[in-house]
Amino acid sequence: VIITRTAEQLQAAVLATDLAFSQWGLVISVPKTKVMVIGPATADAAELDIRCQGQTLEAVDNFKYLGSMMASDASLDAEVANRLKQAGHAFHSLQTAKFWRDPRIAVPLKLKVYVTVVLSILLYASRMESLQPMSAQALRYKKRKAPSSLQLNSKRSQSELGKSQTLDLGDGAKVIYQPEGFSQEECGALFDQLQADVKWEQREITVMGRKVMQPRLVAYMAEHEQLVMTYSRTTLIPTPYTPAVLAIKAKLEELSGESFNSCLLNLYRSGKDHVSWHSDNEVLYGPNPTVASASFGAERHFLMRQNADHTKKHSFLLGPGDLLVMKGTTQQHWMHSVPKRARVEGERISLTFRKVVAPECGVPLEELLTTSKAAASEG
Ligand SMILES: O=C(O)CCC(=O)C(=O)O
Ligand SMILES: [Fe+2]
Repeated sequence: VIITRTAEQLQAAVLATDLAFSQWGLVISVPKTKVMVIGPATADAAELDIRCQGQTLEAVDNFKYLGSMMASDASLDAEVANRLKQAGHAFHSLQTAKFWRDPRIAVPLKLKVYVTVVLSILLYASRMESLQPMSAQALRYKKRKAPSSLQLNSKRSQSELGKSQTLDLGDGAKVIYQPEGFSQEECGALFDQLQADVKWEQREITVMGRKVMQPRLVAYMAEHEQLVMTYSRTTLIPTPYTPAVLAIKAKLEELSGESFNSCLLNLYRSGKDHVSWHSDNEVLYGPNPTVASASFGAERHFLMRQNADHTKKHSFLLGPGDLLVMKGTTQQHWMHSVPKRARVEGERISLTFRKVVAPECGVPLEELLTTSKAAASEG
């Protein structure tokens, strides 16, 4: 590519290049060589008469260079549209081959293939800051349909991902915190899958005798449907784990060294959504339950305070891929919350994994189904 500021400079450079090439026995292919004016044009490309080997070079508005579309108005719209199309083809060809749905293929492998095959096409050599707002918008829109995102411009390799640290809160209460347990690519893909595949609901709960709508959306998944969970007089019947949730569960089991059989998911639609001070000390988890969480999407503060002394506090700013495990006596001695943040506009999704050890302490599923059937026939 020869880039110059004026037509005269371009003509001179073309001639010089042609001359230098010919000394090596190389010939510039005139039909394959194009001229393009880029940026706020003071000259019309069609009026330019740039010559090479006695012939006028063709002037164009778009040019595909190393697979990337260059446009004469310097916008990336054509390139973004082209990328979306190609990444879409890649995604759908695997869909047609039933790759995404094949239960024999492990989820982490599917994610790797997704990152390698689909994202690499979408994001090849892309940098967020070089995009016009409209193009960035188009890519973000795509992100909702097939998992992808421009935040996915991986800044760190797997080996550079956050190291975990353990915080001793005293009295047998411990917190493990691992920033960026998932890479940015993985976070983008997981966030999209969680947004799309999970049946998010806003539930009515009873707080101090008053019925209120929960200030966030929730969903509940578990190993089997008997693991019903009841809290604040709302009952959640579990649905099966989705692939994304299973992948996150595996990561948190590795970090905590424990196994979980259920997951409560939260979707904070904006900074207005929150969770008030509470501890996850339901009887069905038994004494000293471990609660392990993963965060995706917008950054939010996760606060902890000691029951006996509210001035004893900890604060974690949880961003995409951050993992946090509360263990030991934490639920006995500490409360936690995700407070409102007026300025946060983005959505955040958190998954909190737990182990139900005493399902009999929850409401048995049969009872629940008969009550709801009875209620339905009465109404
Ligand atoms: O969103 C979070 O990180 C915390 C949610 C939480 O405390 C809960 O679901 O019990
Ligand atoms: Fe909690």
